[in-house]
Amino acid sequence: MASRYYTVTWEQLHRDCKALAWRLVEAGPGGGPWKGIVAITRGGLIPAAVVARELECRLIESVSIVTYQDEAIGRPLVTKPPAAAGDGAGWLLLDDLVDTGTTLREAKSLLPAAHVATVYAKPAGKPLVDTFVTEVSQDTWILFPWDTEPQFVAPIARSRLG
Ligand SMILES: O=P(O)(O)OC[C@H]1O[C@H](OP(=O)(O)OP(=O)(O)O)[C@H](O)[C@@H]1O
Ligand SMILES: O=c1[nH]c(=O)c2nc[nH]c2[nH]1
Ligand SMILES: [Mg+2]
Repeated sequence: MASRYYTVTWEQLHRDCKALAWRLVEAGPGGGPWKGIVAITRGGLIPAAVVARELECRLIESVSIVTYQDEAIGRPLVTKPPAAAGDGAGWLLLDDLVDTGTTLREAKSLLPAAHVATVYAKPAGKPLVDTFVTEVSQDTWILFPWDTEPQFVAPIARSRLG
């Protein structure tokens, strides 16, 4: 169980994905455009949509890797390999975050030449990423907007009564 949570709103995610796009816009092969984006589903799908819009990239591929059940890590399972990105040269491999690096290690074994980008990064997985935006500590669990919804919270005075 994580010892703290970092809540990301839709607005913040959009802003952070655009910040990632700024870092990637001139980093394509030879300074030119990327051949395409490989999204690691599911978490990479929404970041890929935002980054693709900003980079005017119309070619989106996916690789599906299942590593977690809720907050519990398991063995990474590739449920769909990337079909059309070769060894990844000239492609962006994009995910929402890197934590332990288990998912990215699996993805990089399929696309060793891809440029790896994530929106968020934790220290253990950071060395696997070429470009990211925000680092959070290893004991922080990032709460994404698609996993959460606003709900009632008791007033502070009431919660003090136990
Ligand atoms: O660096 P790691 O320790 O591998 O953790 C990061 C991965 O974990 C999450 O995926 P998850 O397995 O939960 O699947 P999902 O994207 O379908 O939600 C997240 O989207 C990353 O892909
Ligand atoms: O929603 C998530 N938040 C995280 O911090 C995380 N780490 C691995 N997988 C994760 N999924
Ligand atoms: Mg994922």
